[in-house]
Amino acid sequence: MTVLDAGVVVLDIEGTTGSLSHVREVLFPYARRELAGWLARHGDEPRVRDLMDSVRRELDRPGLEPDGVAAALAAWSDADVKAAPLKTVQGWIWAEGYAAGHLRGHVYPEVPGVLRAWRAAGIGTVTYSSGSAAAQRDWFRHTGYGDLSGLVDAVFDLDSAGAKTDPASYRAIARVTGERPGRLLFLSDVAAELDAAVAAGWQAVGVRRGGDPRGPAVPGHRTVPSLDRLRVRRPSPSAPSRPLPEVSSS
Ligand SMILES: CSCCC(=O)C(=O)COP(=O)(O)O
Ligand SMILES: [Mg+2]
Repeated sequence: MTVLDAGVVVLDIEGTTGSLSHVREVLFPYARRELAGWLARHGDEPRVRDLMDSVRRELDRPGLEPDGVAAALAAWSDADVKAAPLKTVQGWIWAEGYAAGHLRGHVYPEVPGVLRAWRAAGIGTVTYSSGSAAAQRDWFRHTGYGDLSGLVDAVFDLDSAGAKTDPASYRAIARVTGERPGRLLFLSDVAAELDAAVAAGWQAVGVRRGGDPRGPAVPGHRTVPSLDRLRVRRPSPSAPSRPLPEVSSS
């Protein structure tokens, strides 16, 4: 059992609270299949027109026709590019899939109990995923264990925090939570994300589920196989934070 003191736990989603294969083999292909038809049906909505403009800006191609925008989103999806406009439209498409009963958010069996235990102990629970904030809320709203979204205190995504491999994103999240960096704990299955959190002065622990083809440990990080192998204790308000490494505050 790994024991840590933290006021807020920040959770990655894919590979940490839920299965990598569910995201890659169910959610991504669902959005990819629906993408062209969905854009054609919803293309006149202001939110979709704004999204198309954000794709044009990202590509620096202001005159790109709607078909070209749809092709760019499809190409990002095929290459699993973590581009915010793709993540936003995937979330909109999944929302319809959840509402129609075609999709369900996958969480591992220990997750509901662990989230409840953290809530009871006064530990904040936040998610930070490349998936859009709306997609993250829907994921927890529609699990096989019922609606768990009420156990998540805040949600961060690429729009609100930035890229998950950039230490500045973790500094931005720390500022919003008001928690000192040393009292924040990030859990993820990806070493580069954990590295970025550590560079921002956070505590970080890897999560690698049994049978993961990448192996049982996240390179360079202490790793647990499930969230219930971690005991998180809330530090007293006066307890000193772990000393911060020398990082720029910009
Ligand atoms: C329900 S969130 C969908 C996950 C997603 O779109 C993704 O790209 C995975 O990102 P994560 O940061 O959760 O590993
Ligand atoms: Mg992940």
